[in-house]
Amino acid sequence: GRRPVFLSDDVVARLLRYDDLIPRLEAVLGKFSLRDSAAVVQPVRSVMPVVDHNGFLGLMPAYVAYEGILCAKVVAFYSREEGSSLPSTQATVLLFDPEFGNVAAVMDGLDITHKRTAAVSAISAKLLSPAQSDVLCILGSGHQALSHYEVFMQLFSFKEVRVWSRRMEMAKQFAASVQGSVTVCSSVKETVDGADVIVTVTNSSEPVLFGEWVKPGAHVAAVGACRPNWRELDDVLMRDAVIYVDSREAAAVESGDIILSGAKVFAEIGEVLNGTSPALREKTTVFKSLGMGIQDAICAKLVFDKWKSNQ
Ligand SMILES: NC(=O)C1=CN([C@@H]2O[C@H](COP(=O)(O)OP(=O)(O)OC[C@H]3O[C@@H](n4cnc5c(N)ncnc54)[C@H](O)[C@@H]3O)[C@@H](O)[C@H]2O)C=CC1
Ligand SMILES: O=C(O)C1=NCCCC1
Repeated sequence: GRRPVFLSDDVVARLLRYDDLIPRLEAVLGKFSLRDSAAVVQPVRSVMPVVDHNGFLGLMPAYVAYEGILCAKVVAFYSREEGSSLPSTQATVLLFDPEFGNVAAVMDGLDITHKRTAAVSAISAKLLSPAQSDVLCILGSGHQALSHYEVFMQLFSFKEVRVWSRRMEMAKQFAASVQGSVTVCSSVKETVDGADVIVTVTNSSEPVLFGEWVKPGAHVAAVGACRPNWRELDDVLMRDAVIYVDSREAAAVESGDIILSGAKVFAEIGEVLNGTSPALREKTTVFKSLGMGIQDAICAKLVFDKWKSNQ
């Protein structure tokens, strides 16, 4: 048997759990930040425009040598009209046998993308949010909003959760779809007023979150705006906050919030995990997330190993 298995999104979703994922993501982010190519190899993804359809196709290879994982995710992401029923992101993950180079498993990559992104934001909040964090805000109400809500509810004890979406009925739908209590707000300013942790998970290419509205000392996990000319955060926030990223190389070529504001990157989250850079949680902090192939690789191996052990 060299024939790859195919694992559909529902199978992946059943097997992938945040409590398994988070310690492994912390480990791989730390290893990545050591820039030890004997342990981890991960180039910045290559992204190709799909001009006719207002989208992009990204190729995200990674070799996590210390875990024996060879993996590549192919991810398509599109700017959709508000209210479009078409998905904005689609992803497929290929898990290879690193010795032979054959594909051992092909997995739907959507649940992996939702969960690992949210888990990494939660790791940033563990490290950088104010010691006493009572109010969580989520800007956007799509797939990432939901996975972020789930993992933040699992890991933290916020007293209040607020959500904003450009179309208020979408925010209401989001609030109705989750178990806990969520306050629906009608403006971003109102949503983030006095908030301790703010998650931005929109498809916007213009700033939605402005520094003048953000409480000093708050932590922002900024997940959207993954193109060099797209923004979610304004210049004031980028200037006033201490900026953390997942990968310095990726931030320098992909993050409009960093490139266009001229903000300086203070540290990678992996450097904080390694203890080589401090977690300045008393300051206003932004974690600019772009997503990394190593994160998908860790998920794919976890899922495949669990799937095999159930056979
Ligand atoms: N950093 C990372 O690792 C990853 C980042 N992403 C990015 O996260 C963002 C959210 O992804 P999903 O939740 O999967 O998308 P989605 O399509 O499920 O939800 C997008 C949300 O953005 C809102 N939105 C769209 N245009 C907007 C605008 N101009 N202003 C304000 N809100 C707007 C929509 O109403 C919706 O609530 C996207 O930008 C995506 O590319 C996605 C995967 C990984
Ligand atoms: O890391 C990912 O996966 C993605 N990042 C930004 C765009 C959508 C997918």
